[in-house]
Amino acid sequence: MVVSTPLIGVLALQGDVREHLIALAAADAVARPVRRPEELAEVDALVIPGGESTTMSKLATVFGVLEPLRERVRAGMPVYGTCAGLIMLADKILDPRSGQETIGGIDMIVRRNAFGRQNESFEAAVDVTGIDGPVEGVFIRAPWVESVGAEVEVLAEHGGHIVAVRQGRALATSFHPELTGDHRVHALFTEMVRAAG
Ligand SMILES: NC(=O)CC[C@H](N)C(=O)O
Repeated sequence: MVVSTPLIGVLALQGDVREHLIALAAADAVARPVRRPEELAEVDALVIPGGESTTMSKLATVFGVLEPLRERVRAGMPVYGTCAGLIMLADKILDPRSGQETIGGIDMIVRRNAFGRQNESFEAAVDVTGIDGPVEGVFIRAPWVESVGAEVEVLAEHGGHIVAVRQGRALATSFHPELTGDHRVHALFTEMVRAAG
């Protein structure tokens, strides 16, 4: 059997793109930034970084990549969103800014900035289904998942709130594994991408 190395894009409109590129390379994927529809068409999977979901939503519209993103996710492209990226993958935001759009793909309702503002950022050990031993979760103005639909698997909770989920080929975390040097969540995603073939 030939095991090919998946090509994983990182949505590079805004946010901590570089850290994800490094984490993916460490998790044995080939990774590159994606901004335009032509670039999206070339990748097997996509990571949506942390940053600011309202800005990301605006830029996705400006770059003409929002609809193509929705189509690829609907068609089953593996996708992983961290923090603002989790918000972008939510079918519904509880407290959106006016005009804020998401890509959708995960049947969940999210609450932005749920864990508090920037100065209330924190780190916590989080047990994630499918990963041996706790992951150091970095939470920066992090959202939590308020509720999920029947198709969504909850992978982690913190303080009684859902912070990691998976629905089919879509994975999302409230926290930022790309900032810790621990690449196990990226390895989990890379495995999902390989399994999707
Ligand atoms: N670190 C982050 O990605 C913060 C997310 C930000 N609070 C938002 O609403 O998009």
